[in-house]
Amino acid sequence: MTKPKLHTPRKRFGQNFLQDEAIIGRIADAIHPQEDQHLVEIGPGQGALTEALITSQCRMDVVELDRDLTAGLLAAFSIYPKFKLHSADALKFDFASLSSGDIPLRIVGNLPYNISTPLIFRLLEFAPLIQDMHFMLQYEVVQRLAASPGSKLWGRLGIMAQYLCEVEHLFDVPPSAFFPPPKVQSAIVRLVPRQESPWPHCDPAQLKRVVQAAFAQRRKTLRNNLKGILDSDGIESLGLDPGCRSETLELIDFIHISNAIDG
Ligand SMILES: C[S@@+](CC[C@H](N)C(=O)[O-])C[C@H]1O[C@@H](n2cnc3c(N)ncnc32)[C@H](O)[C@@H]1O
Repeated sequence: MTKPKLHTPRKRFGQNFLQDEAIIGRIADAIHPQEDQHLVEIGPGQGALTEALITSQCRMDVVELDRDLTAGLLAAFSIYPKFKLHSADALKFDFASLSSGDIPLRIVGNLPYNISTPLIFRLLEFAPLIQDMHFMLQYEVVQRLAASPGSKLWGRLGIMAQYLCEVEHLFDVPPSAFFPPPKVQSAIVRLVPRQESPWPHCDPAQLKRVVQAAFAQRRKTLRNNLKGILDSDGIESLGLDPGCRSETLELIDFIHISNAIDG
């Protein structure tokens, strides 16, 4: 295991640094970077994951918010000609600016847990430019991403992620793999944007609005949550029960609702 270095981890930046070499190796194996690929790491921190990936000689852009980590990252990785550090907030970062035409982006990161959900929603906006994404996340967020209809965890995040990507829960990571250890269990997830969608066409922005409304109050019926968007007759015409709860609906049902509103 690598020893924690001198930087004092900052809670407000969600800094839990990976220190378990075996876990770092498993993540790198799952990503398996190649020299002709373009990786983008969010939150490189002290470079634990960066180091395991960049030795493949891939192009590697890293986006780090904490400027106190800049000097250490540059000292460690400037020797790699295809390494570039962006001192920026990943929530506002224009990932399209990194895209160079035919080489899709491979996004990776042990994400700061306090912003992981908005960050994933933001990255989903860039899905057409992305080959795949591998993230370390709070275990529950991975469960949400991979959730199935009928589950309490089925909602906005899982529906939008599964509409745009194939989602695979790879493996779990205990708190002891980090310094300092987080209070929660973690897991690694792989998201692969769909080249050919198995779903009927729909506008993702409209789908997102529908799902947001449908889950606004979980205990309410679909009819109540969709008030002002689609009335009971409209819901019934899609073969759905207006008295049901949104968590019982399949992804395809939300697509039909979205398209009914479009029409
Ligand atoms: C959980 S740590 C992971 C650090 C390192 N990758 C590791 O595995 O040891 C999260 C990292 O994201 C950085 N970070 C936090 N908020 C960020 C943001 N909005 N944009 C970019 N980086 C951010 C933190 O400073 C920290 O380095």
